[in-house]
Amino acid sequence: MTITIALSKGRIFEETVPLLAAAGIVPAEAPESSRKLIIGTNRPDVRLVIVRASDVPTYVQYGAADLGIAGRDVLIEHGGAGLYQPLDLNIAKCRMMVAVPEGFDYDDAVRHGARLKVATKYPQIAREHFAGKGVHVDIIKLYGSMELAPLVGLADAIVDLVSTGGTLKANKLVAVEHILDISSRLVVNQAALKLKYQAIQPVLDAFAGAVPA
Ligand SMILES: Nc1ncnc2c1ncn2[C@@H]1O[C@H](COP(=O)(O)OP(=O)(O)OP(=O)(O)O)[C@@H](O)[C@H]1O
Ligand SMILES: O=P(O)(O)OC[C@H]1O[C@H](OP(=O)(O)OP(=O)(O)O)[C@H](O)[C@@H]1O
Repeated sequence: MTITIALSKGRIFEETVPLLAAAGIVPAEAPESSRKLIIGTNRPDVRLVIVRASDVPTYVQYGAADLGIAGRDVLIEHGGAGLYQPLDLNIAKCRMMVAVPEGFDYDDAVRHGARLKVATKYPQIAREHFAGKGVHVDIIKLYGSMELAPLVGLADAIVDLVSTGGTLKANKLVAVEHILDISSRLVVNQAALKLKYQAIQPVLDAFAGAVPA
């Protein structure tokens, strides 16, 4: 019985390598240096598929992968249908924040009921956050480089991920609200968990035992 695990390149792959090792799984090659999208492992019954971070839940939802690792941000935007989410892996940690240009009086704009233009890759999270505060917003969907939007007049504010704060600082933006703490979670196809329980459960247990503090 083969287990297929969906991972994205970059930080999630790098931070998942030690978790895989705890389950006795060693990738045959690194996705950064290979153009292959299906990567074998030292275990003939385990393979990795390399997909965009935001596509991981979709592959697992439809059973094209049995397991996957995805950020809480991505999972909220996806909605989580068909996914069992047994474990917070405590990797790829960052914060979902509202940020504005230095000098922009955000509190004043909110207090006076201004209609804010908000650029983000995370419309679901942004919409819910501002609805909860009763702030009227126009959401502008972007796919990256959100920090640019307020600098060129596309938006008043952004909703984006912040880790070190270096990207905000480099673009003269400041964080004004913390929306959510983000980390990555293990997601499992609900049908696969039943049908392949004997193969999948030991991997889940090994991951659970190796979650970083
Ligand atoms: N600066 C960061 N520090 C720590 N974790 C982060 C950071 N930025 C993003 N993440 C987390 O890592 C996950 C993967 O991010 P990554 O940058 O690899 O993909 P992406 O570029 O956001 O996705 P896509 O390729 O679909 O556009 C995100 O969903 C988020 O949970
Ligand atoms: O606070 P910092 O440590 O500067 O990290 C924040 C940056 O990290 C993420 O981008 P990422 O590195 O994933 O780049 P990408 O969205 O272009 O892939 C996020 O979208 C921010 O731009």
